[in-house]
Amino acid sequence: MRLSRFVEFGRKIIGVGRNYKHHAAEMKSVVPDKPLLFLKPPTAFITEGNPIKVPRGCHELHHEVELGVIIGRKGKDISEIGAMDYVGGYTLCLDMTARDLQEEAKKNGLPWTVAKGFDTSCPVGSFLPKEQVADPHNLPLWCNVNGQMRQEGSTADMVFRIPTLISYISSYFTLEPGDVILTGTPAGVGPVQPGDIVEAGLGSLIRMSFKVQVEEKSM
Ligand SMILES: O=C([O-])CC(=O)C(=O)O
Ligand SMILES: [Mg+2]
Repeated sequence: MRLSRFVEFGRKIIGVGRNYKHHAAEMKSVVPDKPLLFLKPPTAFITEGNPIKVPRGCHELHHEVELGVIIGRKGKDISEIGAMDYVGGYTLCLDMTARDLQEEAKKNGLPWTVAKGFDTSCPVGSFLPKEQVADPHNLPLWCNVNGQMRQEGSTADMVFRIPTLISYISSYFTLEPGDVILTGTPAGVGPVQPGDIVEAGLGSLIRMSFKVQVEEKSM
């Protein structure tokens, strides 16, 4: 199956939170004892050429650069041993997060749905077939804003690695071709403003850039 236009499948986006210990620490959180999951709707996806829009009521929008794992086969209750067979490929993602709305939700014990899932909250890069990625657990990740480096990390530092994530996630959600798992962000997250340019990279494999804009009311 060709997944090169995976965005158009309109599948699930499953986010994993606090999967890098330095990011968990900068959020004054601890690494959870099992993967912390959230969902974004498919309307969160944008590709290069489209702007990131600051959602209404958000005054602190953060970038989070992450490796995206793209599912290539349908599966449920997948074992860790066989999990990599379900990977179709990889991409680079920005898990854009309305940090102020998330903090408010956390304080009140409420879900992160709006903070994580608003329109344009998941900018993605090109599709990399898995054959082009020798070791997904050894990829440099970086993100800069207006040319200033903000995040530099490596997928080597993930707490829960890809097979564990696929196995755990598929025990609750049937995984389908075109679903994307956001594997968590390394440290260095921070705010962006309208007019900023957010640039991110996955080693030498993907480089992408997005402009930040205010959300305008559609008719
Ligand atoms: O919002 C957060 O801090 C959780 C998250 O997505 C991550 O760790 O990548
Ligand atoms: Mg994240």
